Formats: sequence, structure tokens, C-alpha cells
Amino acid sequence: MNRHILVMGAGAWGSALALHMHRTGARVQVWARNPATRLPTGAMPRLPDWPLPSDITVSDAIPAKPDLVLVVVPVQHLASVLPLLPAGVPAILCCKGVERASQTFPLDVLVRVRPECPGAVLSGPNFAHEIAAGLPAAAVVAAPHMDQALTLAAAVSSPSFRLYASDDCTGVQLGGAAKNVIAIAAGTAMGAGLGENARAALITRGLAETGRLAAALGGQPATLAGLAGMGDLVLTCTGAASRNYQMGLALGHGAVAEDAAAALPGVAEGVTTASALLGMARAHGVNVPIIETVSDFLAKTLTLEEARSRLLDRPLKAE
Ligand SMILES: NC(=O)C1=CN([C@@H]2O[C@H](COP(=O)(O)OP(=O)(O)OC[C@H]3O[C@@H](n4cnc5c(N)ncnc54)[C@H](O)[C@@H]3O)[C@@H](O)[C@H]2O)C=CC1
Ligand SMILES: O=C(CO)COP(=O)(O)O
Repeated sequence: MNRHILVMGAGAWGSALALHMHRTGARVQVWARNPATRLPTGAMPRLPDWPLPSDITVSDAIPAKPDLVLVVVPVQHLASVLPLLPAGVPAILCCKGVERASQTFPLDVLVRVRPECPGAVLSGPNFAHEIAAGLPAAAVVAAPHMDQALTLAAAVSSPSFRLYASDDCTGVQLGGAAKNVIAIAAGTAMGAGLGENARAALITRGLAETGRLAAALGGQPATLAGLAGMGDLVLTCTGAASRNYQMGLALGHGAVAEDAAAALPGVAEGVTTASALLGMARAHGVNVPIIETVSDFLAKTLTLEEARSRLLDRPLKAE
């Protein structure tokens, strides 16, 4: 069947997902707020020659009844884009983070803005340029009910991009949000020359605090051992292409946060998510020392040396 897919957002990830869906044989239409300046053709240093095939239309038009919508704009802009969603069509939110103003996950934003639209999320270890190149990868589609998740995972899967289904929307969204914050910590440690041991400790203890938070938020800690948790955390904390990791590297080298963010080839969601996740953790009485340290460091209430000391000088405890 020639399914009709609408991709909303024409940055790196939206363009990669458009290419992926096009390869599955779907008819793909991309919505961009400014189609003339779609980012990946030129403005993405990682993706210098990455034009979309001519039968993928890029415009500011929204079709009335596509079969599926993939929403791929940064989390802080989700609420401004969701009112454009065609009514009654399933939407998979593909962004990773926490809305700062409401301290809620993307699916909560959808329920607030468009409660009548059925929603799901897609998350996992997926660098856009590798998906665009058709390299093998896997991720998770989570929806409130497993049968919805299975249907949507099947709708997006291909032989090179394998989607697993989950009904743990909280765990999957938390994994995608937290890994960006921890990747800033990992990059900062590497940029400051603290070494590979320090990075491995940040990854492992970052996963531990994310698991605690998942339990408090009503998610399943086991989800954090999967693709949307550990899988994406490892990729983002070790893959040089990660913008959150690059942000951390620059901070570790001594750059000012605003300059580091401006030099990135796209959005680093961890920058806005850090304080929002910290707010969520505090509201639930959960101790998240790495997320807290990144949030305070980005807010410039801690120096790099103070951040390092704060994490290392905490009382010893059982693992
Ligand atoms: N790049 C990657 O490898 C991956 C990114 N993601 C997630 O996907 C989301 C989007 O990331 P990217 O596409 O990489 O970012 P990007 O920085 O490459 O592009 C963001 C796009 O959103 C558009 N945009 C920004 N504000 C908007 C608004 N108010 N209305 C409409 N469009 C707006 C921009 O014009 C741009 O086209 C983020 O949450 C990111 O964490 C998830 C997996 C992989
Ligand atoms: O989400 C990603 C990989 O799964 C992309 O990471 P960055 O946003 O840090 O580039």
C-alpha cells in the first residue's frame, strides 16, 4: 500500500526519517516552517550533501488526512507546532527532552495541546546521518497501549531500521531526555581531560539515577536497560557526532555555554532539559546528582572545578 506519511520538521532528524520512510515505499511529505531554508542541504556540517529525492515534497502545507505523522521539532517548540496536526491521525513524536515551562514530556504536551490526537514516541540510539545513509539501527516506539505500539512500530520498521514496541511511555521518554544531559557531563569530563574512567563512571551512575527517577515517575526501570535507555546513553556519551557531547566537550575546554551552543550544527536538547529534569526529580524527591550538577553548571552557579568536586566529594554509599 502506498502509505502517505507527513513529517513535521525538516532538521537533521526529520530529514533522515523522511528518507527512511521514503525507502519503505511510502509517499512522504515534509512540513517545514520555512521550506526554502531546510537545514540539511548546506547548513548541516555533518550532512553537507544530503538532498531529499524530488518526490519528497517539502512545503509549509499540511495535508488533511495522511496515514501517519512524525513530529520532529525540538521539544521547546512542540506546543507551537502541534496545533497544526491533522485531526484524528496517529502522531509519533520523535523529539527527546522535557518541555521547560511545564516540566513535562512530549506526550504530555500532546495531551495538553491536542488531547483528541492519538500519540506515541520514538526513541533510541539513532544518529540522523546514519539513518539517512540506510545503516542498520534499532529504536523503540512507545504508546499507551501495547497494540498501538506494535502497529506503529510495524508502520515505521524496515529491514535496516528495526523498531521494538513498548507501553512504557514514561521510561522511553525519560531515557531519551536524560541521556542528552548525561552526554553533556561526559563531554565536559572528556574536554577537561578527566579521562575515560570518569566518563564510564558518569555513564553508569547516570543510568542509575535515571532508573531511580523512572521508578518515581511511574516508568519501568527495566526500560532504561534497553535501546531508549542504555543504548542511547552509550551512543550519545561516546559518539563524536553527538551535539550534546560536543556541547560538553566545548564546556570542558572552557567555552562559555552560549558560545558552545551557537557553534553546534543543530539543537542540543540537554541544555534546556537539564533544569527541567532536575525540577521533575525534586518534585518527586529523587536524588539526581549528575543531572543536578549539569543543570547548575549550565546555569553558571558552579565552576567546572566545583562541579567535579561536588560529584566526587559526596558521602560514600553502596552501589
Ligand atoms: N539529529 C539526530 O541525530 C537526532 C535527533 N533527535 C531529536 O529530534 C529532535 C529534532 O532534532 P534535529 O532534527 O536533529 O534538530 P535540528 O537542529 O537539526 O533541526 C531542528 C528543526 O526544527 C525546526 N524548528 C525549530 N523551531 C521550530 C518551530 N517553532 N516550528 C517549526 N519548526 C521548528 C528547525 O527549523 C529545524 O529544521 C530533537 O528533539 C532531537 O533530540 C532524535 C534522534 C536523533
Ligand atoms: O539522539 C541522538 C542519538 O540517538 C542524537 O544526539 P545529539 O542530539 O546529541 O546529536
